[in-house]
Amino acid sequence: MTAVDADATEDSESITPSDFVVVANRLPVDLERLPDGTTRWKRSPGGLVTALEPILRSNHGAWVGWAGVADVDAGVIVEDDLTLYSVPLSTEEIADYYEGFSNATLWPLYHDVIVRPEYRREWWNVYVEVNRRFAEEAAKAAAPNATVWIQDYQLQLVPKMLRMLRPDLTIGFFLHIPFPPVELFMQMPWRTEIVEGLLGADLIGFHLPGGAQNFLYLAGRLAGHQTSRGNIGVRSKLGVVQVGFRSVRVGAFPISIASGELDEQSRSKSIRDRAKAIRKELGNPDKILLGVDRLDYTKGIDVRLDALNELLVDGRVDPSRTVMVQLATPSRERVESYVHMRGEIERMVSRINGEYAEVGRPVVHYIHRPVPREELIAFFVAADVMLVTPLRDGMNLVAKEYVACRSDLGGSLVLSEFTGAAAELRQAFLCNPHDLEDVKDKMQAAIEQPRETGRKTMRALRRQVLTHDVDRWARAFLDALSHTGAAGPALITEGESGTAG
Ligand SMILES: O=P(O)(O)OC[C@H]1O[C@H](O[C@H]2O[C@H](CO)[C@@H](O)[C@H](O)[C@H]2O)[C@H](O)[C@@H](O)[C@@H]1O
Ligand SMILES: Nc1ccn([C@@H]2O[C@H](COP(=O)(O)OP(=O)(O)O)[C@@H](O)[C@H]2O)c(=O)n1
Repeated sequence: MTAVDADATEDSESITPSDFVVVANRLPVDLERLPDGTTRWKRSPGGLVTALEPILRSNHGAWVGWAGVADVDAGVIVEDDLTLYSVPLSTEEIADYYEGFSNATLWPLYHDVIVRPEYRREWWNVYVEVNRRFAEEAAKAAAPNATVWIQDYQLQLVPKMLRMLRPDLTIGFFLHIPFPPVELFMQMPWRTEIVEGLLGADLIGFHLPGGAQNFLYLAGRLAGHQTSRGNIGVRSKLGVVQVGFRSVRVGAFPISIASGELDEQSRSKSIRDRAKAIRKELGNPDKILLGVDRLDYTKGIDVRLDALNELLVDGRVDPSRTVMVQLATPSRERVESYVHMRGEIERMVSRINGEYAEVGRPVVHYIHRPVPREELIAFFVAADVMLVTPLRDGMNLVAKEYVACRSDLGGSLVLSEFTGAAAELRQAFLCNPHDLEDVKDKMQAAIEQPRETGRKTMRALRRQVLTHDVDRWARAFLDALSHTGAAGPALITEGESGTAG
């Protein structure tokens, strides 16, 4: 393990522990190794970081996570409003815990087995070991009686491990990806250990009531605990699992974005100008279709490319007046299924361009690199049709971001029914990504939507997104958490002034 710039990091023993700690696989920033051997920090990919970073900063909390590179100990980094505790991972641990058990076992299993999950004992053993390390680091970061909020599928054993180390803590857990149907979860060789790991928390949150309900059933069936009956609601009607003398609550808390902030940013002159420039750079087509995703097989990038290809073949879309832009952030590039999918997508892009592009005028523009935030917002403002077509997605923040950026009431959203976002954004062009004809019909309808109907629809979508922001999500979860077991401190969420405690 190499240590990072000693001046920037501190020894964990000398740091005051925090009343509010988030534990997630990734820190909100990734350490990047440059070709000359030096390192610099950059924003981490994914919606989890987008959602949580502002809340934690406004609470002056601590964040425990991995710095995103192998064999580097970044130590503890104290910033003005946030303390970062890095959990170093070796190359072998990244292969077995992150690429292996997290992203080649749990990720496909929890996303409806789109790709076949691999069950390997050596991956599981390292997952247990790394979860223990995260629990130990969280135990160091947390002040007496602190609230600790553990995030996501990579860390499902941490709640139980942390409770054993620190019974004084109030522990919450939130799963950012779907919790699978019971029959699929039952494939997991270590299913009981996972359910018991999660039950170390006081409150377990899911995006949707269905996932919460699946978990509640399994807590009874696999761990033999008494569970409540009745349907779980959205931010209401929590389920309860009786674990000895402890009551563990289970609920649905759909995540969101900092919609007010994004709305404001998207109205700025610089973004508007950039959006116009993007349209011009694309040749001022009649319609710009946009996809924005991590390059992940769950996102259905192939689905929308297939649909576009057939619409062009059928003559239902005019290639001289339509352009598609696909922004794809590189993701999990050493996992076999991701390597394979990237090849497939790049083949599809070339095929469409080979058939329908003119010199200097591609039909599909494909960018396989992270795009700066401001540029991304300008793309949202510029796009006429946003294509969100996952085969399965826990929430999909991109759909909400697009809506938040359309204060002009322009644009339309094609949204897969298999995203968490579809439960809230009912007025979008909802489609079944497994039904290509349906995707084509919805894409064409979105392209041809009359202006007035589009404005009405966008107004309704915006009402939902602007009134249900990430603050409301965090507040709902943390309020429910503070009413479980040992009450934690009052926590503030983004937008509220004052300090935590
Ligand atoms: O850390 P990576 O392996 O690079 O992956 C990035 C993140 O992807 C996943 O995001 C999920 O969380 C979003 C916010 O709740 C949600 O909208 C989306 O549907 C999920 O896929 C993953 O869950 C995170 O842990 C990763 O950091
Ligand atoms: N090229 C891209 C793609 C996504 N993103 C951001 O990454 C986040 C993706 O969140 P998400 O909930 O839709 O999906 P996951 O990647 O978390 O599965 C959003 O905040 C996007 O704006 C980005 O910054 N650049």
